Amino acid sequence: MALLAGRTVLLRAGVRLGAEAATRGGNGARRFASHRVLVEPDAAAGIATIKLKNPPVNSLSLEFLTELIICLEKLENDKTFRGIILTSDCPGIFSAGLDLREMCGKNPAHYAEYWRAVQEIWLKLYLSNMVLVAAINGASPAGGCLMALTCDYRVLADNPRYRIGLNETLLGIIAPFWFKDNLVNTIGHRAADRALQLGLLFPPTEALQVGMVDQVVPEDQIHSTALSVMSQWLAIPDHARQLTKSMMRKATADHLIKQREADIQNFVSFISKDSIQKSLQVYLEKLKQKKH
Ligand SMILES: CCCCCC/C=C/CC(=O)SCCNC(=O)CCNC(=O)[C@H](O)C(C)(C)COP(=O)(O)OP(=O)(O)OC[C@H]1O[C@@H](n2cnc3c(N)ncnc32)[C@H](O)[C@@H]1OP(=O)(O)O
Repeated sequence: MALLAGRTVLLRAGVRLGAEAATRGGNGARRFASHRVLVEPDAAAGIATIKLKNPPVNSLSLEFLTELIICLEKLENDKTFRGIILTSDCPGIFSAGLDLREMCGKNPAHYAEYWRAVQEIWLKLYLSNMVLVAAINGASPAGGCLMALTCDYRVLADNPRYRIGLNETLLGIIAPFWFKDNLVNTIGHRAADRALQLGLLFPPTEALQVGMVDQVVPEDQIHSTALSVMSQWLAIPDHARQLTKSMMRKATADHLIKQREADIQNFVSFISKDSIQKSLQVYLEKLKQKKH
């Protein structure tokens, strides 16, 4: 995948991205943004804040995932940055998870391309050399929760509507083994067993209790808390922290890396089943009707 600043790029995945905008931030640092991924760099501190902006609910469409992957690659390769704060620009929503429309009524080639992008974003985030702090400022079901789980530290805003969890079973689908592995590594086997089977979405107090998040803070303190956590983590020498992170995460990532193609085939055959398509359509319809 190539990124040509200021031009439209055609990606291997076949997704056309608009021109990248570059402006100067308040501290003189270069601020860059794709359509849906805003990056606010603080070069002096070595921190970039990524704001997800795919309204209304930051659902992870193929295009959105592709923009995010490119953005992470850029930051990972830029020695200026040692830490990322991952947050949302959509009020009240961190991310609604995978875009259900990418998994409904499409062909097997599309499902395969989509799932490869989902795997890729997980691997990029989970194996990042940088410190990743999730500032979860909204609801965070399923794939939204997964993105947060890849981070080194999670701060959740204290609002009972901001529930977080892997609720796949409620949709009649099954969290793949690498979602499960990431959850088990975070909250332990027994809590993950219960949470996954019941598709639990935890409000802040329970999310903290079970260990899904590390801290719950008033909403107006979420960014300052993320910054202060980041400075603690950045005080550790990079090489020592990075090698330790890799030691802790490599086996889990390798589990997927070794069977990426089989995992894609499994997803495509599962999601193509008539019964699964029907469940997803019913779920989407329910979401749409909720307002009326
Ligand atoms: C072996 C293979 C196994 C397969 C594994 C696949 C794993 C999947 C993981 C996933 O991530 S699946 C997605 C799961 N996500 C959810 O269940 C969240 C669903 N959404 C919500 O609960 C709510 O939308 C919200 C996030 C709590 C926000 O609520 P709010 O009231 O603010 O907004 P809504 O009115 O509900 O939604 C606005 C608008 O967005 C559409 N929408 C919501 N979520 C999604 C989504 N995930 N994908 C696509 N579209 C979504 C919703 O339908 C509304 O659309 P309109 O009616 O405005 O057209």
